[in-house]
Amino acid sequence: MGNFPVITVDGPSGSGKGTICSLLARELGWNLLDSGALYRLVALAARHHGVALDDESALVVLAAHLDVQFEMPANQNEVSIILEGEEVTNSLRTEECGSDASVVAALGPVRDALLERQRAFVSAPGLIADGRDMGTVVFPQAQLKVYLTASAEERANRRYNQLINKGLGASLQAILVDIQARDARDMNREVAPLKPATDAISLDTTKLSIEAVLAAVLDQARHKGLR
Ligand SMILES: Nc1ncnc2c1ncn2[C@@H]1O[C@H](COP(=O)(O)OP(=O)(O)OP(=O)(O)O)[C@@H](O)[C@H]1O
Ligand SMILES: Nc1ccn([C@H]2C[C@H](O)[C@@H](COP(=O)(O)O)O2)c(=O)n1
Repeated sequence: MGNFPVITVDGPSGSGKGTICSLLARELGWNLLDSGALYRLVALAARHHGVALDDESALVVLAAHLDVQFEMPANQNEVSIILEGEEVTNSLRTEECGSDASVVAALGPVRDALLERQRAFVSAPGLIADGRDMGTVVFPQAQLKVYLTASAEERANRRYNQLINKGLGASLQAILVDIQARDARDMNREVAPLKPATDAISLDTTKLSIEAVLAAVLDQARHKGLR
């Protein structure tokens, strides 16, 4: 893992990991790993190549040879993701892609194929790692481990508002059902299930604002001498 510090942020879909990790990375000036994007990329590459989501050996080949670039276009503050030469930033964020990612992520050999790629993100001055198994499997030596939760209803509401604000149609009930199915798959799989590391700090964000969650995590970082 090198000698650079790592802060891991794990939790279920919609708990606020991506939001908090981006803010933390900006506040601390550290690098960011969105590990969910890697699983989403494998799922998208499978669709592009007509590979079934249960074809383990073909999925492992896709995961091991992902041809992806993360680019930061001038005058923009969001990373563009290019898969096999095609801009896929928006397709990656769909609910369908998230659900497919959760299916391929249950396969141990696919997870193994992505392990070193994730660890290679550690670089100066430090890394904020967003995912499901960052604190338990990928970075067990991380200096600070955070586990974010929120009720499924609150997470569904957040996702619903996010889609409506983007001008996209959405059904709150369908989102809640999808979130519950994703939780069950991510928490109950045999390999690297979603759970807090034994040394993680858990934060229930159901009734906390984004600012309050960020302040609580920064407080922990300060406590550990990371800022
Ligand atoms: N504490 C909070 N209070 C209210 N809204 C929040 C809070 N945290 C995040 N949100 C909003 O909830 C939505 C989902 O957040 P985010 O994408 O960060 O979740 P996530 O855990 O990364 O989900 P996923 O794992 O599916 O990518 C966003 O619209 C975000 O602005
Ligand atoms: N470290 C990770 C990150 C993600 N996954 C799987 C499980 C999620 O449902 C799916 C999409 O993740 P998201 O982009 O919504 O954070 O990918 C995982 O198993 N391990």
